[in-house]
Amino acid sequence: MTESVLDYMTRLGRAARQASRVIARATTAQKNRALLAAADALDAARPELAAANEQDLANGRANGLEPALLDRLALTPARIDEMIEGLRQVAKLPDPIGEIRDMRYLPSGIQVGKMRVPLGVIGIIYESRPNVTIDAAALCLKSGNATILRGGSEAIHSNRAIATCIQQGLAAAELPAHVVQVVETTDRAAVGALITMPEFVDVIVPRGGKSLIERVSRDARVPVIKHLDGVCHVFIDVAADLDKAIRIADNAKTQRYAPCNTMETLLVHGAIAERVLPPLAAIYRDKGVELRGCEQTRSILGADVLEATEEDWRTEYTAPILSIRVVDGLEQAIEHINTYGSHHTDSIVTENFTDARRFLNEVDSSSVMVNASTRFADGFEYGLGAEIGISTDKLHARGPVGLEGLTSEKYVVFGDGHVRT
Ligand SMILES: NC(=O)C1=CN([C@@H]2O[C@H](COP(=O)(O)OP(=O)(O)OC[C@H]3O[C@@H](n4cnc5c(N)ncnc54)[C@H](OP(=O)(O)O)[C@@H]3O)[C@@H](O)[C@H]2O)C=CC1
Ligand SMILES: N[C@@H](CCC(=O)OP(=O)(O)O)C(=O)O
Repeated sequence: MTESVLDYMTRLGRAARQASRVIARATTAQKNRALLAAADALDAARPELAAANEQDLANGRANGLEPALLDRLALTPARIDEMIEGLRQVAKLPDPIGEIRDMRYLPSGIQVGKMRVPLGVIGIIYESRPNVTIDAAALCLKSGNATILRGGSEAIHSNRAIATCIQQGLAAAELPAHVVQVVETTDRAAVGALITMPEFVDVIVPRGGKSLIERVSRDARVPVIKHLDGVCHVFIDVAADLDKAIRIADNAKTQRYAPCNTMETLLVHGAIAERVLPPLAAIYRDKGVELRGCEQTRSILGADVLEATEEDWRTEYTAPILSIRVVDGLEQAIEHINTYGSHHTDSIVTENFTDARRFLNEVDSSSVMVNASTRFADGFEYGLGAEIGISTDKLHARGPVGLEGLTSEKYVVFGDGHVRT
């Protein structure tokens, strides 16, 4: 790259701003045409996608990338199928843009309501998971936004190949190429530039771990919708149905280890711990999950359970490791979650309505659940069609963010020569 990273990002930002005006007024049919043509382009580019991905995987292996990260980086034929299907699904979703609601006449005679509009230009910074490039591009396009996508550096070749397909989709629908731009450099200075261009970027979505968030929180001059790490909990209450408790605690930890909605800490009511922990530990041990526990957990399960430290309670392992704490009741469980959790997703297992209601009211997380696995915290599972990710922020959008989370509303007013007196 001959120009500086700052000049490059400024060029992307300016182009995105211009393109955002075009995509904001594009018809639903035109946006759907772009999505469906991009799906066809992905289908036709399977060999190119596989070759680009192999380059990323080879670099990842050479750089000692962990197996779990290599797995997220891989574009298998099944994942390409999912990306294609994802584009077609988003094309089928209702277009939120332009919807006007709550029109009413006021005493002055004017008519006032709200109209749903795009946010404008959205910058997304995310992990080395190439399928996110398609999900993010599709949702931003359908919601009438221009987007600048900065995926993880390990996925750069795959992301470039995917970007080519998106460009073909945009061209087929006669939309500007700059509606979706993939950052072509892995230099982290590009992140610094993206988050400090309020004149070109309306909102930043950072999807990632602590290092990213610290940087964004420190430096951003653009509004941020944080999609942070998940230190998620399941609390097995004294009034839990044991069968449900075991199914939920097993699924929340072992269905997949890496996602942000996987349980990292299991809390168990002291009065039920001796009955529930041994059968659960047997399942975890069978699946190769390393257990770390408080003193009481270790006295029930044996000394091969490592001692959990203060650090464990705050840790998102994204790996087959689980910390377990026996608590003296609901109060202590809620206190633990609000102190050590990341306000992402937490679940209580109980048959007691009052305990369930207290948990829902008092746990300060983007999803709070009763008798369900934390793994359900997902836009598709919540019926949004798809998701950009899970917002751990409280303002604008909280929890899984789909099309509506990428829009805003403005007031519309109709008069007929009305003036204020
Ligand atoms: N809430 C949600 O919806 C989601 C949350 N996550 C969370 O993401 C984490 C896992 O992802 P992981 O792969 O570790 O993600 P990272 O946080 O390591 O990376 C994500 C992106 O941020 C960039 N980045 C990281 N640190 C910095 C920095 N200091 N300055 C500039 N850019 C930076 C990375 O760039 P580079 O390539 O240069 O490293 C990458 O593009 C977990 O904590 C998981 O819970 C994941 C998915 C969804
Ligand atoms: N909502 C998604 C998880 C999002 C997420 O954490 O993604 P990732 O960490 O990239 O696997 C799901 O439940 O599959």
